[in-house]
Amino acid sequence: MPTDLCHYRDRPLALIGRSIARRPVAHGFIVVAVLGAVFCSIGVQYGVKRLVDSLTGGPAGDPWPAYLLLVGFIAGDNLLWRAGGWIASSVFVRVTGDLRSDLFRHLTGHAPAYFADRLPGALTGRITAASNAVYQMETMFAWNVLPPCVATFGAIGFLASVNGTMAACVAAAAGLVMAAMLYGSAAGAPLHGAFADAAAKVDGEMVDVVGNMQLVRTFGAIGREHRRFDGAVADEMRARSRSLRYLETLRTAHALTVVAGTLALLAWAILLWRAGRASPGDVVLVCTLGLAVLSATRDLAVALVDVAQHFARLAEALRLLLSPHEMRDHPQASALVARGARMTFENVAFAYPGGAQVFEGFSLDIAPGQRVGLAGPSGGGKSTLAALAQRMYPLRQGRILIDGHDIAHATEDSLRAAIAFVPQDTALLNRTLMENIRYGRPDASDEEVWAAARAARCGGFIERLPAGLDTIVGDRGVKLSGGQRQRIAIARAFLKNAPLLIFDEATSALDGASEEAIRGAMETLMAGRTVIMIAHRIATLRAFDRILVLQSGRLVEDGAPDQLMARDGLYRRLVRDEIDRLNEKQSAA
Ligand SMILES: Nc1ncnc2c1ncn2[C@@H]1O[C@H](COP(=O)(O)OP(=O)(O)OP(=O)(O)O)[C@@H](O)[C@H]1O
Repeated sequence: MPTDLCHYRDRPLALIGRSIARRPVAHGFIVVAVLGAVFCSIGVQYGVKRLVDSLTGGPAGDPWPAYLLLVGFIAGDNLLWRAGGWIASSVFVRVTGDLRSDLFRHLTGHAPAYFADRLPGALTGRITAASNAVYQMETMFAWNVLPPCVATFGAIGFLASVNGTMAACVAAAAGLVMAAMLYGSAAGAPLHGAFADAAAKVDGEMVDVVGNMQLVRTFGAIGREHRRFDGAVADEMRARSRSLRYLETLRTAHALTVVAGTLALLAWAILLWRAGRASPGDVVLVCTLGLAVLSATRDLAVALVDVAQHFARLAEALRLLLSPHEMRDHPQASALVARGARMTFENVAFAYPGGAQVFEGFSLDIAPGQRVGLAGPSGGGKSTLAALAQRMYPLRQGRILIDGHDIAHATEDSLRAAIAFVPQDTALLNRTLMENIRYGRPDASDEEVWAAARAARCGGFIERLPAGLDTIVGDRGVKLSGGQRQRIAIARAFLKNAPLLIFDEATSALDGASEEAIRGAMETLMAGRTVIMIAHRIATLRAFDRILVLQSGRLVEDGAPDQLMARDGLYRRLVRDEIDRLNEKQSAA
């Protein structure tokens, strides 16, 4: 069974088949129970005919065999449905759970570029929609599609015992009605698909706004957001109404066909009875079975139409979620064993997907244990360089090596283990502080977590929190200050103990006192490791071994801070600008 879900991107039915194949016995039981139950419920009509015939056959007729047959069918009809229901209540739920987990695993394997282009809410909403759609389709198939199909064949079989021609006519009519309904359901797929798209868009908009409530409020944009949302909801309502009106048209056409068919069948049975070619029981059977067949095609039509809608939702979700991973491990990938962590960029060319070229023929060598600061104007490529060093995006050309190992040929896990990254905007999960710090090394003991927290100067504020390390930090860490969040990120890096450290201006949110407090901790953390630090405040880089000044993706200066200060270059201008800004601030204060 392929583990790569991409195979199923345009094959929703195959994906459902895969889920069924994982639990064949339980699914088999459900089908058998449903088939048995439907057979019994048709059999009930036949039992009634036998009873009517034995009761109208005169006092000599023995009604008890017919009675027993009828009771047997009634018991089977009721109990087999429930047996199927019990099994389904666990197996269908598991199928849904498996699918959710599989889709989540696939989603989290995508590279950052994938997430940059899509709304998080729309993605998570699609996982829920896809697993619900599969659940609904399994349920509908078991209770609403399979039964009417079997009922139709069973009823036609019983009808054949009364009149072969009549059975053939009913079979032909039922076949035609079903074919027409199937065709109609398939033809409506684009309408249902449009509704699925519009519904997913509404989900995405909701999550985007709720996740950015502070921004929305700060800019007094609540009214604007309401109007934008109303627009998305109006689109969804229009698409849904179109889809439902189409379904109603199909159902109405079906209802008219059923009325005409029933009238004709009944009249035919009465004529046969008057001609002495059918018993009263036969007329009853024709009435009940004919109606059963025609209403079975109605149930089937309704179910098929619903299934078509769920199918459209599933297909739409799979198309979005199951695109191939952009950054999968190379087939010959091997574990990277970083020792001193020398980092080398060889003739690197890179552009963001759909974006302009950021690097072209870029080369750089960072010696093991060297502390390198990245400086330069905004948009120069500092964050991009840090992202490429972590293999967040594929290169257009060239190689990036750690200790001589091309990172494109390193296993993802070994690469992540070699690098500790402290981002500018510290991401925290809505879990406890303990869990957030331990993210750096899941097997760390409580004592090690505490040691890392103290080393990053987090001890003081954590001890003042009512629940200490067990405090839940809130969505993205909203319950902590920016500086506290950054110190947690540094604690994480302490715990990870990787040979290569990448900081994206980790101290930008710290006030002077906090920065001083943490400087010593960072010194300890950096000792003996290769460090790349993106710094917008150049003062942070004073004690670094080497400064790289990036401008428009080019390395315009490279050297020790003192050397660069001695030159009349961009670095010196940036330092002077910073000093001027600080002086202006101080005189304004
Ligand atoms: N996800 C992205 N998709 C497309 N283009 C991007 C993306 N991220 C950055 N860029 C572009 O790449 C170029 C380099 O950006 P980068 O963020 O690396 O600069 P930077 O030097 O870190 O800037 P800053 O100092 O403002 O953080 C910029 O032109 C930017 O617009």
